[in-house]
Amino acid sequence: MDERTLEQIIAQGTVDVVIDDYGFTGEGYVRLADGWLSVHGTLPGEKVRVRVDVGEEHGRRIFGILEQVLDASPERRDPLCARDAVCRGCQLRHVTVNEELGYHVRTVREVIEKFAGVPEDEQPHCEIITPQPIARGDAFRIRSALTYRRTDDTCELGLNTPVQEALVPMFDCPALTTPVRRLVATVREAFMELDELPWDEAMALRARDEGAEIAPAIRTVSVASPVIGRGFVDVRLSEIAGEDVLERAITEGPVAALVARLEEMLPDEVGLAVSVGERRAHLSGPERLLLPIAGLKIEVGYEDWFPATIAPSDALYDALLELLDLREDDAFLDVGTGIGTIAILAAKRVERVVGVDINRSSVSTAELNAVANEATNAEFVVGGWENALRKLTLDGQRFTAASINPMREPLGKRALTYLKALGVRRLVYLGPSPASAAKDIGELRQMGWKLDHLAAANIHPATYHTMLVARLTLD
Ligand SMILES: C[S@@+](CC[C@H](N)C(=O)[O-])C[C@H]1O[C@@H](n2cnc3c(N)ncnc32)[C@H](O)[C@@H]1O
Repeated sequence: MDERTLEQIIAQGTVDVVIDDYGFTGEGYVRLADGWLSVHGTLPGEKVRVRVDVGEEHGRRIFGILEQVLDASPERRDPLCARDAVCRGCQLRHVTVNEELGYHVRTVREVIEKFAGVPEDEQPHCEIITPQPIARGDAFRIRSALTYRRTDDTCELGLNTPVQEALVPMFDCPALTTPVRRLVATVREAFMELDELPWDEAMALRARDEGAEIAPAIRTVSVASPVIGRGFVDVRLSEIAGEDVLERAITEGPVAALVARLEEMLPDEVGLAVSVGERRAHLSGPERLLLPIAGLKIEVGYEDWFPATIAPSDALYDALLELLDLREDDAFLDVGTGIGTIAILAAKRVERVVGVDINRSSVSTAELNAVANEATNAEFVVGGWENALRKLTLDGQRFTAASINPMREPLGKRALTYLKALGVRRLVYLGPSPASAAKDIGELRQMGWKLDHLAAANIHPATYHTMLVARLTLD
């Protein structure tokens, strides 16, 4: 706690403060008399010098920029990254692994108290799920989306940061695995060799404001590669260049020159596509990417969600199976099945499985993956949470155990009500947004479900992202 007001702090320009605690995105913060000062890259208990005159303001919270650590926490470590101070893509790279794991456990415990209504002293023990062993400096990410920006005579590809104007280059990013770093480097080289650079989105917006004709412009380049020589490159165009932008981009002009160069440079087993919104032109290489997930043969298409890390996700799947404790006579429901990984893992242990997902393309992928992995007792249903679960209920289907793995939104009370009607009595919730997951868990508790196990999965090491894992049972 600092007795000064926001106004007094801002007037000083640079201030020395002692950090109170972590905020929601891994930043440190100090409580002020009438607001908060948040500072990325700081740890609780540290005395730091902070520039506040350049910071962003969000209501009564201001973000300052760390100038100097005056009194370091014993949990501070070398981030092993030259750009950590400006990038902020990894919010916890500067802390010890133990501190990082403690951060995730605290996040889970706090949201369960706040949103699920279970006081911390009444919660089950919260375990940590993480790849073993893990050390600071390990790289895990197998995919990255690079923002494209053009200047007069050159271009940048990298990550937007809150701290500096320039994009942070990713070809040597320590969070990315070697295969994906290599692919990023190849993409960058292809851009650098062009005689004429493609437009970026800012150029297209300027042309639109001036009433000029808009050329195809690149927004981002998405790159994924689980092993060297295999991967995806997806050049994503700005939607403001009109209906026919995809056709124009791949037949003429600088984007066409870029993809021609990429076709020459990319290894044979790297797929290349150009896309805009939901539309995509696949140009070369495979249309599906084989991922070594959970000991299965899992293939994904460009449209599918797939894990950004392998070893941490494998640790999560192992823990999930242990928590589910599946039996041969179980009927299992996989809610948010995506590419079908959990459904297929469960299918090998139970009588039958149904996977549910709103993404039609992922459900097709899940069906192919089930065949490739001989999961003949798994079937899949396309639909939103509520509709799909209602349909299964009306069909008279019955299950004994389930998993729920949504994106960042909660399922909500109406969808969750169907679980009981479907006969489910054992449930594991994997929540990539801890607060949303805790809201759903609060709803389930109101319906009589008991929270009997909690865990925090560290599936994006060195970042603030926590996967909340909870097991619930119904008598
Ligand atoms: C985190 S991914 C699931 C990952 C999958 N369980 C796995 O282990 O690979 C979340 C899934 O929820 C699906 N989803 C998002 N909103 C949905 C909704 N309203 N109804 C049904 N599925 C939805 C997405 O299509 C996505 O496949």
